[in-house]
Amino acid sequence: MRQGTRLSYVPPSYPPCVAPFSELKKTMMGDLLLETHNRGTYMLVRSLTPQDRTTAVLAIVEDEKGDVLMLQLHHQVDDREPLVREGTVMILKEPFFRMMMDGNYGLRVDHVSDVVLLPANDERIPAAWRGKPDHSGTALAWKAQGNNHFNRSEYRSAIECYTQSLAYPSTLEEICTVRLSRSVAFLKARQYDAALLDTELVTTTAAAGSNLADKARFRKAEALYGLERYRECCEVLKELRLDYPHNAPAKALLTRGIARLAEQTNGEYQFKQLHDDAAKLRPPHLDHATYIGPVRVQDAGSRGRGLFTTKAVKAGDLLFCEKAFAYVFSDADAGTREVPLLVDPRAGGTVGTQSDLVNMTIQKLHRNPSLTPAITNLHHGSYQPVATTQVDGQSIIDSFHVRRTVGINVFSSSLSSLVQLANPNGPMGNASGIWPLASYLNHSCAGNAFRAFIGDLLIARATRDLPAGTELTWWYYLLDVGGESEGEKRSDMLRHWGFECDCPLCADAKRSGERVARTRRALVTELERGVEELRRGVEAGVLSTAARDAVLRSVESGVEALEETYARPAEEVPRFDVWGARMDLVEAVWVRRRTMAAEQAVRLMLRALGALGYVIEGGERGTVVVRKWGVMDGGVVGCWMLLRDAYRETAPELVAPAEEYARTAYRTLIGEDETFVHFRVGPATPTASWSQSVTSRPSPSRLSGGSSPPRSMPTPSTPRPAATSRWGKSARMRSAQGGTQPTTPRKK
Ligand SMILES: C[S@@+](CC[C@H](N)C(=O)[O-])C[C@H]1O[C@@H](n2cnc3c(N)ncnc32)[C@H](O)[C@@H]1O
Repeated sequence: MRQGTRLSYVPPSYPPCVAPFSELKKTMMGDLLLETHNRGTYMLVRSLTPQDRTTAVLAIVEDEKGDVLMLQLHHQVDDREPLVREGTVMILKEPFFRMMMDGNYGLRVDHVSDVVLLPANDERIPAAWRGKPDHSGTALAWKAQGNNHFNRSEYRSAIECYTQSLAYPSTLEEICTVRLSRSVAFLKARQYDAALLDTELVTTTAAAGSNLADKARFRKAEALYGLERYRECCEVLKELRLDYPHNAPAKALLTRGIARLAEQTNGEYQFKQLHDDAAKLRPPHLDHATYIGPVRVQDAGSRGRGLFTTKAVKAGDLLFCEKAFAYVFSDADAGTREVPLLVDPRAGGTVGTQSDLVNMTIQKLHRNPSLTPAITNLHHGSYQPVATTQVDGQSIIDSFHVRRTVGINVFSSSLSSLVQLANPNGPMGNASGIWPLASYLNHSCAGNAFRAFIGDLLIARATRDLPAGTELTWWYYLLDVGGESEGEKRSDMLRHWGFECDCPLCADAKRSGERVARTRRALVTELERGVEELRRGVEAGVLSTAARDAVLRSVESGVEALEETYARPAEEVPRFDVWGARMDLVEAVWVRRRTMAAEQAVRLMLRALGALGYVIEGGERGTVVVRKWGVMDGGVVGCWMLLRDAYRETAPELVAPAEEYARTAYRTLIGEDETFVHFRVGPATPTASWSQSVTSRPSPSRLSGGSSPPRSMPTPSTPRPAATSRWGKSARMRSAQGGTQPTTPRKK
């Protein structure tokens, strides 16, 4: 295992406690049954140590009889304030007593609602554990303590003290003051639901027009912003601004709110600004809204639910832009950082960002119960979550449900699709995130939609013209189309999501069988050798024209032979290997050294696009019109740019349309075209670098954490270019472009 890995095991799933506290019976460590969730009981424990942090929060705790055990609290995030301090008293509901990895016995809590941290004056704390009786308990004293904690950024403790303060008799003005302070602490702790509630109570109870009511209106706007309810946020602020036209914070927040609203309603984004922010911010959690364009979730028959167009769209059109519900980023060059490795002996495991993502998702739901349906409505295979959503006023989050949901719906990504384009071999970081709307797209190896990323923003565009009512699909995982692992491996990976892909590519692979696959593999190997020979000869300038033409002819006939292995037209079954071989040829003899006539290069490229299913009218002179877009591949942008360059020599009237097609493909692959003007292609920019970078094909074995998992554990792949510098290879090597990643070999 690599140095700095934090290892932990996932136990078999078990439901959270849903019994009200009043129905639980107190138990002691000595009465616990081993490897058992001691149902119907609770235990009071006190921490003897400050917390330690591994994949869980660890502390040594005692019970009222003085027995001692190690406690592991899972699914917590690293807040500035420790969760457990020496002396913290907790209730553990239905305690799970088990043997830990180190062979010692311990207590394990997987559901955040199964542990209740008790405030110091909670009457359930036994007298022996209480400090000296505090006779100074007044609303004001608790408020002052709350303020002290707040000033030290200890928001959980501040909230607790303000809550205590509210339990004492006080004036209406004092109550409003404390509620307002508590709302700010809630905002800091990202508990927007609770912040909203407090601010609403103040705005309705404080004297209208009072300073408190006005401050509460501003905090309310902040809470609404945090909940991404931008319209309401702007309404509150507009009213506030009528009374306080010169209030700078209200003005600044309104400006941001209006920008978010424009994004949310019209899909108007400042993409360049987002790129700039992504370059600076770590993690790249950007300030932007979700835009839902002409799409809706509806029944997709045997595929469950799917996402469908609500009106006709054109290739490159924006379908939706989504802000991640939860997003974890780790810098690729932060090699010394401890990597969490979570091992689930039954289902495979996850490394790195994905296990942090599960924790982050759980914590966000725990802190904002109103957001729960966004996650719990997502596909979670055959997992049966508990039906109870609240007990004793506290929301119930089933961690295993969230883990399963994240496992099925997570996407991996890099800092941005543009960063990959610009620097395909540089460090780009690993990220994984949950984008709930994007999770409704089903898989197809020849999809009609494409996703790009800028930090935590996912941008989905159509890859071809689509009528209203079309189901949108993209690939989750695509392995070596036409290559060694075709068919078998691909369906193996997809089986993790619990289905067999029946897209045209998979259907064709099944239909044509292993013999044809073998023939294709042999032809591709032969072609690679031929193109390599040509490339070397051309580079070294040692090939005579006759020798070059001879190799060219033999490569060409190899490509023809490859074409002949396909029974269905390319429009129906795209031929990535043919596309790759033809573009390899263009690169070898035309891009680097112009040793081929531009007319011939044009013809080769048009045929290469044809192999991806493009139907192009004209293309040599006069007109070039894409009648039908083929499947999207990273090299398509470059191909159109090379066509543009070739047209400068052969058909100047086609330069502009070719560039426009390049722009459309760029927009689809990178998510925006504001940066298209900086895109360069040609001998100075090796074709392979951008062709691969745009497609961002990772090697399936690369993991976000950098460790090698057992073979049976598909985990988030880092979208990196394939190790090859060849078009053909790169075309075939396209796999999970930040694909939806499973954590278990059997998803359903
Ligand atoms: C990320 S979810 C997609 C949305 C899902 N269909 C739903 O109802 O929420 C992935 C799951 O959708 C189903 N699915 C996706 N693509 C499919 C396909 N091509 N054929 C059959 N089922 C598919 C599988 O059950 C898979 O585990």
